[in-house]
Amino acid sequence: MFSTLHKALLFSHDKVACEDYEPRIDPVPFGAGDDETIIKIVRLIKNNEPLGATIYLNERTGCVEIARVLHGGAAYRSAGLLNAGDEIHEINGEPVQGLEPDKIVAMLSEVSGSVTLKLVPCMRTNLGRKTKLKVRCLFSFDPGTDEHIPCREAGLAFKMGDILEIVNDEDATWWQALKMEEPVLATSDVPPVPPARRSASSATTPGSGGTVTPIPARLVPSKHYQERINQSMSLQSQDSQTDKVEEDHVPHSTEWRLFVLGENRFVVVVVVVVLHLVVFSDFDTDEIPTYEEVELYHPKHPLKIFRPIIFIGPPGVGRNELKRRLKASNPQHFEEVVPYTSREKRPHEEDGKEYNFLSRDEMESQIVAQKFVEFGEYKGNLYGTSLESIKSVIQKGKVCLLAPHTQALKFIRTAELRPYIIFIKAPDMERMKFTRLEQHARGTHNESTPPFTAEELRDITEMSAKMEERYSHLFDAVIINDDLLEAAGSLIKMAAKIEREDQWVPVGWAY
Ligand SMILES: Nc1ncnc2c1ncn2[C@@H]1O[C@H](COP(=O)(O)OP(=O)(O)OP(=O)(O)O)[C@@H](O)[C@H]1O
Repeated sequence: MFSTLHKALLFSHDKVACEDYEPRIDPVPFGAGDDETIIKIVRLIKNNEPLGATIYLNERTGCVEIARVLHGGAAYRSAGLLNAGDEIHEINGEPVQGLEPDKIVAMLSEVSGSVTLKLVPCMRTNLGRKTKLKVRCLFSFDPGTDEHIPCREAGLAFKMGDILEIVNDEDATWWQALKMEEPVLATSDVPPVPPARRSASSATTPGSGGTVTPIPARLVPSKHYQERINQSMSLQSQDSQTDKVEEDHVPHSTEWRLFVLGENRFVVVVVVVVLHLVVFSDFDTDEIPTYEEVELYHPKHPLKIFRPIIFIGPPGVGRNELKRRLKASNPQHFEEVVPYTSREKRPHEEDGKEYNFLSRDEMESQIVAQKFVEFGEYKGNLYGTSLESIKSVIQKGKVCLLAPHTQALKFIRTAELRPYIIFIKAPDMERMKFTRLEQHARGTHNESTPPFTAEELRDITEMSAKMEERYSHLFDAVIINDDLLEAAGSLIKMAAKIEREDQWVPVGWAY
């Protein structure tokens, strides 16, 4: 049986439930003719969240327009109240026709409380192609130093190796993206393993008791645009470069022209939105290679197929030393690839143990048949590593260890092998001398090689820097081989994590 209190409660509930709390949109005014323009009036009330939109001056029409609505931001969540292509005609009753976007940004930031915008809405129906592309950045980008970005404040800074989620790739030159996690390319010895499937499009606000606030997407150069920038950079000596880049930005005015012609009716729509007026102004753009599409790889494979670990670095930096130490940490689990050679077998050697022995003719025909990921000649004999031997180690359920030449990466970095590539980096020259000279370290190609000279060590550090600059987009991790024990310890921990934690891999590599 209901008490009076219960009844009162239910009555109140029903009453509240019957009310309409949506923003009230006035009906089309009586007598609106077919030749009148649609006007939208949007009232914004400041809070602490950025608006998440950019504006620009359409030089053809002389109107300031909303250039972009950033995915996930306040304007985006206003469910269509502000759209890309909307023309801004008045701010708090003041006409803004012909004003520079900077001036409008200043007007908006001076306003306190609320502001009313009179807009001519964009009639475009297909607003913003959305995508969920995950990419690894193969270059670094800093909107603060980029002179062509349409809006610096809306730019997303990233480093080579960062993973981005591209949420809108509609624009030919600027995509909208969210950062997925910390850089994959670690410059320390910590493996850059991503957190398992964290959503990039939302985050828990500190102190908000667990409520989730969407993070607005930000602008990053599109793949196409970045490729053009790279081409321009390589043609820098030729004067045409600047013109090319400028050309890329002309689309702005033409792009929007299609959508502002509008329809011929007059409608006044009054809506109230709670938004903060950090409106970004528009400028225009520049920067290197681009993005690689990635997906999450979960290493727990039932058949125990492990990613091979590939050691890349300048000769003499310690790739083989570290490889040996990793193998020694668990000889049953790690296995080095047995190379092929055309040299004579020595009495103490066993075929298939130190080397696989082949005649020179056999080896040459296998090289021609592209069976080797790398090969070379030393003292008149051929040496090489075959793709089949790498695969046979993987199929045995062992972790294959290999320290090839960098050129071999193009044969090894495939969906079939799924290698985890570690760059063994030289420390600075002072540490290089301290660690190597004391240990009488020497190149291992020949036992009679004398210890490294200071000059050879300098060559190693210089080559290390050059390799890193040239190939770092291919590395999954970096280990600085300073103190040998520490470097080996980091490597062993890293190898364990590779088997345990999810990793970003090029798309098509995951099972
Ligand atoms: N961190 C280190 N501190 C001191 N000595 C080191 C360190 N790392 C490697 N070495 C020594 O440096 C020498 C060269 O190392 P290693 O043979 O592993 O180089 P590599 O990169 O494999 O080059 P290569 O292919 O020419 O052999 C060896 O004597 C090795 O013991």
